[in-house]
Amino acid sequence: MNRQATIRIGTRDSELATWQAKQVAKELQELGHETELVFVKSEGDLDLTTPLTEMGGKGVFTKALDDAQLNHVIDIAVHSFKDLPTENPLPLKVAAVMERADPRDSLVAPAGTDFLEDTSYRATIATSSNRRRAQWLHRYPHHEIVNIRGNVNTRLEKVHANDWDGAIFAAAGLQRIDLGHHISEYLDWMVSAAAQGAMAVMIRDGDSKMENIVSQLNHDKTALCTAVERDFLHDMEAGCSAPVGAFAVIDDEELHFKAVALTLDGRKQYDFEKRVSVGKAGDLGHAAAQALLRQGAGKIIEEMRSE
Ligand SMILES: NCc1[nH]cc(CCC(=O)O)c1CC(=O)O
Repeated sequence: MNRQATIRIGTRDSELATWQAKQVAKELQELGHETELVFVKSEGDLDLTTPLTEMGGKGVFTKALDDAQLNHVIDIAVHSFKDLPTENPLPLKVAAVMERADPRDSLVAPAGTDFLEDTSYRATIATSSNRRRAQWLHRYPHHEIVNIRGNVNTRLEKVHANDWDGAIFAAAGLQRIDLGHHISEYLDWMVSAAAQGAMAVMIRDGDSKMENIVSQLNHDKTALCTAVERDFLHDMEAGCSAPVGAFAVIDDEELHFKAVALTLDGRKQYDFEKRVSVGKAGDLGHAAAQALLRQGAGKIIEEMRSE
């Protein structure tokens, strides 16, 4: 019998990205395939001084992997789904969304979280995400936000080396690489980024062989929830750097969707929340964006563009 060609899995080389790619490799191996990891460096990993919001935003973490895939250096690519732009002009597509891990944001506060109760204390919190900045300032207007760049490990080192009061991380990112014990508090009140905690596996358009294989890894509920979240993000014309959050979860046969859009300073917040039966959830992301845009949330996007 013909030996199947080894599936070359492209990934960024951070510890988190490597963990995620190994997880996909493991599931492919369980289906009987041989796999090989190919490490590709991204602009977003190499330049750690420019704030992400100034790096042209879209695709700073994905471009190098896209190129490797288009050039047939790799067969499939594993991405954190939240890092993928909602519009993709390239002949590449998501063939599987893996089951979501913990979707929450979390606070790492090396000296503890007592300061959160003290309304006269001007705490300093590190994050380079406008979504996290705006939601934090909405809740703690007397705090100051500072930028922090780097992969999860680098940011964790920085928060221990600086005298900031805390830094915000995706819980899944810390947990996946066994750093979950650094989490001081889960930020259940914060609406996470569209597709946070989910991984996407990309194939080349028309590669039906990879599509047949990879689509077996798709987790239907995660795929539906992240599709609703990304429809919302897309229709807000917001991009990954906008102060916009979106989170959907299915329990029983209902999909529960929450979305927020804020001004950068967190003063104004637009909210959307709705439960619908799973069968009727297809349009919910679009409907939520329409509702918030009708309330005037489009001003936020204008503000982003002029920054
Ligand atoms: N923005 C970078 C990024 N992309 C995905 C994750 C974590 C894993 C995930 O959310 O799926 C992170 C780190 C973070 O936000 O703290």
